[in-house]
Amino acid sequence: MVVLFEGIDTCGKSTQLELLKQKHPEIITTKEPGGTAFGIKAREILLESSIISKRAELLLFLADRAEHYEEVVQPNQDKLIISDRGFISGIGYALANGDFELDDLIMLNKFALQGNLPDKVILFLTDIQTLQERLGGKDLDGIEQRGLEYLLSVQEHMRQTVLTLGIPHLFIDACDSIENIHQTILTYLKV
Ligand SMILES: Nc1ncnc2c1ncn2[C@@H]1O[C@H](COP(=O)(O)OP(=O)(O)OP(=O)(O)O)[C@@H](O)[C@H]1O
Ligand SMILES: Cc1cn([C@H]2C[C@H](O)[C@@H](COP(=O)(O)O)O2)c(=O)[nH]c1=O
Repeated sequence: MVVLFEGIDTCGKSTQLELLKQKHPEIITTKEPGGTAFGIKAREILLESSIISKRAELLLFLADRAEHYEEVVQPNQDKLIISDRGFISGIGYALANGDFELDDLIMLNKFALQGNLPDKVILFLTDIQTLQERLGGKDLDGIEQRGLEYLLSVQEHMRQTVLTLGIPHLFIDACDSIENIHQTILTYLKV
């Protein structure tokens, strides 16, 4: 089973993935971008904000997704795989960047994933105050520097995309405590 942890920057995905991995080391945990050797290089380019063309940015995220699918997801289909981000981020951030149609983005992402969408999505939803506080506590990369309004619009596109595609999902209140969220995820995943 493939599960995506999704949500905008600082909503708590990595914290929860780490907690889950501690309790269940048998789970295959991975991330996009950065779950493969190619992805580590792509991530550096994507986050340093040197790409001017939003199409080039989209295509590099898609290349990373295709490589990640073949290298990490496909060989582990029989296990529980949880990825810190995936194609819901791919669509949410691209829609917030403008100039793209949802149908085109779905088609491109299905192409990258060889038609195999994840089984479940856990989407963390935050609010402006929490986002501001948590972003304030870190050095911002090129994408985070696009600002609060941009990130909240990504979040809404992600929410709408999950609903439009009808993927089994859990919406998480990212402002809840770390422990409460952990318990909610354990219950949802039945692990
Ligand atoms: N439920 C929570 N309550 C309070 N603080 C939290 C909670 N979850 C995470 N944090 C803190 O918020 C910050 C961001 O968390 P984390 O790195 O897990 O987010 P993320 O979604 O993986 O971020 P990014 O996508 O930017 O890598 C960290 O300092 C973390 O300790
Ligand atoms: C997969 C994917 C990611 N992004 C953005 C989202 C974040 O700002 C960064 C990744 O950094 P993180 O520390 O792993 O959260 O990349 C995107 O714009 N498009 C995508 O497809």
